[in-house]
Amino acid sequence: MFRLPDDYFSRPRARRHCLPMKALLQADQVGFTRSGELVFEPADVCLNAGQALVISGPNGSGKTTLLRVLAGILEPATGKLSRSASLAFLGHLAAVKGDLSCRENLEFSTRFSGQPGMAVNRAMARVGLAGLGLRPARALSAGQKRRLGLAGLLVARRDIWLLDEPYASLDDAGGELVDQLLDEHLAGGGTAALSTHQRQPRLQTDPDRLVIRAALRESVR
Ligand SMILES: Nc1ncnc2c1ncn2[C@@H]1O[C@H](COP(=O)(O)OP(=O)(O)OP(=O)(O)O)[C@@H](O)[C@H]1O
Repeated sequence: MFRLPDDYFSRPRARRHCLPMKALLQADQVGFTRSGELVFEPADVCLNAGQALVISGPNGSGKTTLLRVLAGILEPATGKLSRSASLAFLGHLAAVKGDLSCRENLEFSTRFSGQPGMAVNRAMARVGLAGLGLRPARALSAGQKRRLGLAGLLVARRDIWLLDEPYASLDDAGGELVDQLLDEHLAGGGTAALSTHQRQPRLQTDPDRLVIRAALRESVR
């Protein structure tokens, strides 16, 4: 019979649901150093299917850095990271290639995905960019670039979404779109961690929360 781990109820809430057979991404006491100093206090993160984590904290506290560590872009200086599923990282500045058209950007994302997702035209319509397939990405507005980044999440299926400030530059409808996409992703067995300053996600399931505190000394920052 299934039994909760003995320390389950003494864990911080963000790790409560961290049941080893379900975790898609788990980080135990991960930290990152710059100039020999920890950027943020070592953090525990556990992402299970159907679960989201909201990372908050003041400017410069290390939210982006933590997300980049979780994505495997930066090497953690402390702790342990394990991942058992495919991952997409959507950075602060949407990683669109300006010289390619919107359609070409999405075709590029599809090509490098082991698991193709939504058709390009459908994804563009879903994020409110219908009819802009031939437009060079560099000509998009800031909000439209973010929407193109979101379309990238749809055309290439990944289980773990790491989203740095996904609401940035988006209007109210764009914010609702992010929430809807997150809800659908979680309902489909995916998981997500996101940082946000502005809008708090309004999801069908309450996300877990992690507050990041800077560990760098003022003089170093
Ligand atoms: N490439 C870099 N070289 C040196 N220091 C950096 C670099 N990138 C980030 N930092 C520093 O690391 C700290 C954490 O930065 P990070 O971008 O992770 O914070 P954040 O919480 O995401 O900030 P914000 O809320 O402003 O987006 C900051 O003090 C920042 O200046």
